Amino acid sequence: MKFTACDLPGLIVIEPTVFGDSRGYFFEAYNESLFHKNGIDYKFVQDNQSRSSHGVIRGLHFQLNPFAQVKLVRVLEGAILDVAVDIRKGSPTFGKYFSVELTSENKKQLLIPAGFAHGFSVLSETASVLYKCNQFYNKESEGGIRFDDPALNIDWQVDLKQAVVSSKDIELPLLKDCVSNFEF
Ligand SMILES: Cc1cn([C@H]2C[C@H](O)[C@@H](COP(=O)(O)OP(=O)(O)O[C@H]3O[C@@H](C)C(=O)[C@@H](O)[C@H]3O)O2)c(=O)[nH]c1=O
Repeated sequence: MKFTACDLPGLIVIEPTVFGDSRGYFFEAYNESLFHKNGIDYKFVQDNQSRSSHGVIRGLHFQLNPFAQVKLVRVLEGAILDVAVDIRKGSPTFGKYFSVELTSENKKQLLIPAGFAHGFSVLSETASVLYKCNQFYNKESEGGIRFDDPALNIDWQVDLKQAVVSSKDIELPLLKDCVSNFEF
């Protein structure tokens, strides 16, 4: 298993060791001991799964304290562009984003600490996404930022004119209009 730190401190890309044979393949997606050795020592308490079709954009989402969440994201079927935006007030990389293609083929995972807004776009015909969270869902603590906030300038790698976005996400504020509430 390979753990790679990203340009935005706290984000880690994880690539498993895959054992292929005539039956197919096997890999460990999560190994508490190996994750702990690499500084990822959270207790994951909730697994979420969603399925979406091409051009869907979910995000950008986060939960505030005391329900701020660490997320460990991977793809079971298809391909997504996974995006994490640094919204830690005072961070030298505040407002910057990192994106990585997570696919069922490359089996990469992205570890996203609290203090990041998370979203993804679906690059394949459909995609099933699974993510572990270290804190429970709490509706009152939910926050979000517009996926097409010009200040973030995220390249979602899908046609934004045809993007499928939830009615909740289309109403989200710009980063500059919600930053004062942030507590992680
Ligand atoms: C996130 C979540 C939603 N729900 C419910 C609320 C709602 O009725 C329904 C769909 O919720 P949403 O529209 O918020 O689902 P979605 O837009 O897929 O939200 C998710 O987006 C990605 C990018 C994330 O990072 C996640 O943390 C989460 O915010 O599921 C739960 O019951 N538990 C949960 O943990």
